[in-house]
Order: sequence, then structure tokens, then C-alpha cells
Amino acid sequence: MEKNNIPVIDMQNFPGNDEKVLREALEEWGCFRLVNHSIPISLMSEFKAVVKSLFDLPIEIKQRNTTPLGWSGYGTFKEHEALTMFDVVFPQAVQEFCSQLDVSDYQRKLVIESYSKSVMALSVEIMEKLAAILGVKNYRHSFDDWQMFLKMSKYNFTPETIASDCVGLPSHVDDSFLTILDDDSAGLEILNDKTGEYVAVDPVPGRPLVIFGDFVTAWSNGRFHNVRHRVIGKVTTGRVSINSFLMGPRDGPVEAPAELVSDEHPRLYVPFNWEDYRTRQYASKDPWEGGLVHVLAHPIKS
Ligand SMILES: O=C(O)CCC(=O)C(=O)O
Ligand SMILES: [Fe+2]
Repeated sequence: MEKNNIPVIDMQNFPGNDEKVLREALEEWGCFRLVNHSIPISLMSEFKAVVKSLFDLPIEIKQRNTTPLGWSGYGTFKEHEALTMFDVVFPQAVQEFCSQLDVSDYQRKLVIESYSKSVMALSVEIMEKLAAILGVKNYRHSFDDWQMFLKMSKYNFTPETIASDCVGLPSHVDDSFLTILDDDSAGLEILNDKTGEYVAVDPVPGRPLVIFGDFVTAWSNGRFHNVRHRVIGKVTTGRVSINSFLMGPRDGPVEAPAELVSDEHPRLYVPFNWEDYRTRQYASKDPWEGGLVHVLAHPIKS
């Protein structure tokens, strides 16, 4: 556990004591810090350096970054600009991103492709552990075909915006199963539901943070927690963060597997397609409010 109480999971301690820690992290926090994981630390820092260099490109080049998803690609929001690489399971998708931004073959092969593979493999490993904890067998071998996208963000805070307690990204829950956030960006805060207070998540080099989103709550039939979080202005050096979002099945809905539904635990959420869910969130009046309320199996009558 860290000084702010955020659980720390050792990926090598399975089976072992960390199964219990992982369960508690999911039931209480909706996030945890990772140690002894499979992404090489040198690759994390090389990838970060490449991402920083992409943000230094002229705006006309950054604007070439588009994806098949209407709501992603290069965009700006207040102090924040973002690039997206969609569907990292496919080398063609990585290639497409790299050609949009004139990335060299060296950087593509040795850094961007390697990082994408590595972060996807780690997400699959985490999902397998979640399935094992819940006793879910049907999903065990199919996570590696799930869709994942990478959102790279740069926050251009100034001394003035920092002094005015600037929120770089408002409080929200992720529309994802899980999000792996790279290791060294100050300013992230997560909400501790028990105390109702935000907790600062300090950067720890080599130790990414895993954040659970709405889809894990739906899939686990309410057993696992998602977590509200936000980014506040702390540094003026251009805060760059890399978010790897594991979205869900390629050809099927997000739904609680049969093992998790019973008379005692009736289905809480109707099955949904993750892309429709996200599209609705983006179109909604308040996209920062969680979207689970729209997929309740028994909507609350007003
Ligand atoms: O930049 C960060 O640290 C977090 C960003 C985030 O929460 C998001 O993009 O969903
Ligand atoms: Fe987020």
C-alpha cells in the first residue's frame, strides 16, 4: 500500500497473497498501482519520449491524426491536447497512426509497436486475473482480441492556470474496462468514495496506475468498483500522459457472464455495445457524468 493507501499489486505474486489485495482493490478503490509487471521500464521511457516529440510537431501535422471513431483523433480541450491511436492489436492500425504523424520506421517498430503489444498483453493478464477471482471461465481465452486504444495527452498549464487551481480534466469515470496510465505524470487525483475526498496519486517511475472504468462494473455485475478521477494543474513543463484504454469485445456486447448472474445477483445492467455507450456519452449534455445509469436493467423511476 502507498502512503495515500492506494493498493499496490505485484504481478508476480499470483497465485499468492496479491489475489486478495487485487480483490480488495477492485471492491474498494477501483484502481491500483502495479509493480513487477511485464512492460520494460526502458520501453516506458522511450515511448514517453516519442510521444513528447509528437506533441512538438506542427499543428497541421498533428491534425492529420484521425481514427475511425468519430470522437477521437487529434483534439484540444482547454489546456489539454490529445492524440489517439486506435485498435493497437493490429500492426496496420499502428502503421496508420505512424504514417499520419510521419513517425520513422525505427520509432514505429522498436518503440510504438513494442509498447502497444506490451500494454495490451498486460491488460489481458489483468483481465485474466479478474476473471479468475470471479470464477469466470467463458472469457478466459478471448481477452487478447479485445479492442484497445491509446490516448496521449499534453496539458499546457501556465503559472496563472495553476495558481487558479485549474482543472485540466474534470472529474469523470472512464468509459472503458480498464485504463493503464503511465508512470510519471503529477496532478492526477482519484476520489475515495469512503471519505468523499480526492487523493493525489503521485508519479512513481516504472509503476503504472490501473484505473477501472464503467465496463468492469457492468461486466462484474456490480461486484467491482470503477473510480472517479481528475487532473489538476501542477507543472508548467507540459504534462504528458499516456492512457491505454481496454475497451471490450470486438464482436460482442459488454455483459456480465452467466456465472455472475443468479437469483441472488440479478443482472444489474443490460448488455451494450461499448462504442454506442461511448458515442452516447460524448453526445450527452454532461459527458463527465457516468453513463451506467443509461444501461440499468431496472431503471430508477423518477
Ligand atoms: O492524464 C491523466 O493523468 C488522466 C487522463 C484521464 O483520466 C483520461 O483521459 O481519461
Ligand atoms: Fe480518465
